[in-house]
Amino acid sequence: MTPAPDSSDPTTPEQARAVAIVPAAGRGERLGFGVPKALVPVRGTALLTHAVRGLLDAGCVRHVVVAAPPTEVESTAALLRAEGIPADVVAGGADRTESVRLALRHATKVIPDARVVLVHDAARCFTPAHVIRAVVAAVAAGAPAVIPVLPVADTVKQVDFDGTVLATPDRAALRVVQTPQGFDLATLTRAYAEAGDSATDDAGLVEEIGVPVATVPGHAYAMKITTPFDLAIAEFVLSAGVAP
Ligand SMILES: Nc1ccn([C@@H]2O[C@H](COP(=O)(O)OP(=O)(O)OP(=O)(O)O)[C@@H](O)[C@H]2O)c(=O)n1
Ligand SMILES: C[C@](O)(CO)[C@H](O)COP(=O)(O)O
Repeated sequence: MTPAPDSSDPTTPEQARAVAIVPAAGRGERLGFGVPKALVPVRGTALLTHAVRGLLDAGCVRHVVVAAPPTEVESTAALLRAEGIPADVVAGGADRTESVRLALRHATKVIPDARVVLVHDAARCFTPAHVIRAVVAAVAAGAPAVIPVLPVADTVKQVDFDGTVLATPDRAALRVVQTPQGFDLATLTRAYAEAGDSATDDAGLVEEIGVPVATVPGHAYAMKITTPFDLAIAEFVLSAGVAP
């Protein structure tokens, strides 16, 4: 028997589809190509294009806002237009947090009734659709914040500033964190308004305001392309036809 719809839930299916923010304003210094990393191609297509297409193809994203380097807003919009990819492009900021803040401000203006917001690195452009869908589904089901994670394979040491080992944390309790990270829009907006200035991920700001963050399984293909070695792996994954 099909359960009766919960009439106390004001979320329409359209509201439950996510708005995605894609911070893509980084300089890619560790990659070292001399151009913004999001515009670097993998097999002829920019990382950003792969990333936005992946979000839209997952079928649970209704609007995308990209934060581009301030000098590349027009060229980034033109790139996505030429690929037939619908997305708003805004100028990013000095660090990732600031880029997300600016894109979030735009998203709340253009889609004020959105309930779920994703924040996804352009640099994690081969994240499988099932990971994106799992994050959106968990937020739509009521979790205020959800992040994809992987277990840690290596032993991890905490070190002093001079490199001396201080401790060996139990790796069973550690996770590597990926994107997209998903949030109830009201929660992320409050975190950006109330938490400290910066964090290395968006969930970090949500943790600061005392809201619980849930996890779902991530995937190796959601790796962040940071160095030339990572780019070579991404090329291989795509050329071998094993990318999702
Ligand atoms: N001012 C910034 C810095 C980073 N990012 C984005 O945040 C994501 C994760 O950052 P990272 O992989 O570290 O990219 P870069 O900052 O470009 O790398 P680097 O530190 O090597 O310059 C990327 O999609 C990047 O474009 C951003 O939108 N705005
Ligand atoms: C958000 C992130 O990708 C989660 O792992 C990561 O923290 C970004 O860090 P970066 O130093 O800005 O690449």
